[in-house]
Amino acid sequence: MASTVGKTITCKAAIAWGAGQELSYEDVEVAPPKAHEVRIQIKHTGVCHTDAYTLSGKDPEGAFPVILGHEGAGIVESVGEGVTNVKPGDHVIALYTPECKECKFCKSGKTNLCGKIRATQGRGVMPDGTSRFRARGQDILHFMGTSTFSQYTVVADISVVAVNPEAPMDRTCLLGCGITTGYGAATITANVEKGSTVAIFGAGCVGLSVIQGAVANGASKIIAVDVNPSKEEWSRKFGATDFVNPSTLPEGQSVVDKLIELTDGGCDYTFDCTGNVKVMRAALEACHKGWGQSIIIGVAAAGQEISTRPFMLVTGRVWRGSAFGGVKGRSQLPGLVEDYLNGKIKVDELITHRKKLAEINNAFEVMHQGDCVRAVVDMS
Ligand SMILES: NC(=O)C1=CN([C@@H]2O[C@H](COP(=O)(O)OP(=O)(O)OC[C@H]3O[C@@H](n4cnc5c(N)ncnc54)[C@H](OP(=O)(O)O)[C@@H]3O)[C@@H](O)[C@H]2O)C=CC1
Ligand SMILES: N[C@@H](CCC(=O)N[C@@H](CSC=O)C(=O)NCC(=O)O)C(=O)O
Ligand SMILES: [Zn+2]
Ligand SMILES: [Zn+2]
Repeated sequence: MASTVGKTITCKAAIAWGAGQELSYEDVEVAPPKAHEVRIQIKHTGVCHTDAYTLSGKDPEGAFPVILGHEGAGIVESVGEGVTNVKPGDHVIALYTPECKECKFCKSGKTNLCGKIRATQGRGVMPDGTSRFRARGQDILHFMGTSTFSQYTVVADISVVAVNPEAPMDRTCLLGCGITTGYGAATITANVEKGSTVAIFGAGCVGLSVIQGAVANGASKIIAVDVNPSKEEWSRKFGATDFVNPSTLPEGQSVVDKLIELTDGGCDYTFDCTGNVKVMRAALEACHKGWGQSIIIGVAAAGQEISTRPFMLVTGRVWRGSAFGGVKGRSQLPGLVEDYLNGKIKVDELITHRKKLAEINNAFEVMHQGDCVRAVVDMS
């Protein structure tokens, strides 16, 4: 086959031309990578609720036309000048949380957020301020620095990590967001201590992965909270010891009351995996006085705000947040792939649906049905 290196590649992508519209399966031209950029042939991608959130128009950073997708695995096709961390042929996972290892954030030792390209990433362009995608004669924006809903994508070199080529990409793509986010939130952001009591609000891909992390860290009581009764079986399969459905509690008993009752005064750790600001408040208020920590993972729509009585914080509860589970992608994601291969992290079990790229709108539809945990899209 003729080499594509240095040439524009025309391939298929799912383009979001406007908020609230279906994605359009069509040709896109993908320019070669410039200096410190990497062109990846995406093999598989997950569809995350954050893609749906941006497509809905509720994301203040959302801009169109754009190629969404941020949960992807693929093979490096070519690299631009100065790229040393990956090479053509490497099996990689795209990182929407990059890691430059040089900026104030990366060097702080306090966060996995990286400041190097956040501004351009948020505007949907590459670090030089331009796009590598064109369709219908116009530039198409990038998304979260990854745009995995294209058969080929271009990312910054700090937004990609090589992983064990033995790992199946139709599964490890999910380590690009949902699973890593939940597992890392429990094991890194909160670093749940052995014997802790933990409540997880929202037992989707993220919440179930928080449960996995709580199990790995030796939590003694793991309470899943979800309005969908079918999530009880899911939660218990991943290691939850208890399940609470807020909509079936006796009249007069709130979910906060129930969790306080189950944990002798409140949870050591709670996690919001719903994106609902009312749930975030309940998660905070279900924490134990004096030390309980509540970690916000869910993404809330533009204009939404959280609130509680300041007294809740004065009396020692802590409100925190977690992006990509606090995981530093280039340093730590290859290890999580190994943990998956060694059976320490469940990935396959979270895949409920498989779709072709041309069927991606159906993947978005099923995502809103209660029986979908994750849909994986085959990009071939
Ligand atoms: N911070 C980060 O880095 C990341 C954040 N996210 C965000 O995390 C959130 C969770 O993602 P994901 O797991 O994929 O989402 P899912 O929709 O699969 O899971 C959420 C679960 O919460 C349930 N739920 C909805 N409302 C309530 C409620 N009031 N009380 C309890 N449970 C409720 C849903 O039930 P039902 O199905 O019936 O609606 C569903 O089972 C999203 O907001 C997503 O955008 C995702 C990845 C990374
Ligand atoms: N653009 C949104 C915020 C969206 C958001 O919070 N993204 C998460 C990842 S969600 C993945 O599925 C994140 O990592 N945030 C950190 C960041 O720097 O974006 C908005 O403006 O509200
Ligand atoms: Zn995501
Ligand atoms: Zn950095």
